[in-house]
Amino acid sequence: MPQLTKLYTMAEASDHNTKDDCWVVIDGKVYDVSSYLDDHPGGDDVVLAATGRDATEDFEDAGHSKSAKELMETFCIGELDTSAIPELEIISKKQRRDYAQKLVELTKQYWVVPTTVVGVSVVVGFLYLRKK
Ligand code: HEM
Repeated sequence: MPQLTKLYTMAEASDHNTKDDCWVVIDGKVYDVSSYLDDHPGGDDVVLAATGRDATEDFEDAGHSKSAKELMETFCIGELDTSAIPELEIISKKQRRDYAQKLVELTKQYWVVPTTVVGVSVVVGFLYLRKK
């Protein structure tokens, strides 16, 4: 039977950032290390500081042994849902377009107002001079 992998977004993983409830994201996988924090040879503070973001670089920089990596797999609870990331990019690109559109509209507005004022002044001035 195929094994279904549970997917978590980075936002979901970020919610688990305390001593009693601690998840880390390493190399696209999500690990619940809550039960291991007290036993971690590097201390609990370094692991807690690595929550809420991709901790792959920190984990690699610590130079973990093969046995540490094997132990790590026993804490794996799922994988990072990367489909949420491009979606965020699409939204931000759309938002950027919206801001550009608003800027164009504002520029148009600010052109229309002074141009109208100047136009009306010219017409009034012209009529006034003709009357004289
Ligand atoms: C599932 C997650 C983790 C497991 C199972 C784990 C396990 C271990 C183990 C067994 C060691 C002893 C040395 C070794 O055998 O390599 C160690 C050391 C260390 N770990 Fe982790 N670790 C994890 C996550 C992290 C994270 C996210 C950091 C973040 C920076 C980190 C930082 C360190 C450091 C700095 C040491 C070195 C301690 C020293 O040499 O004094 N570990 N870890």
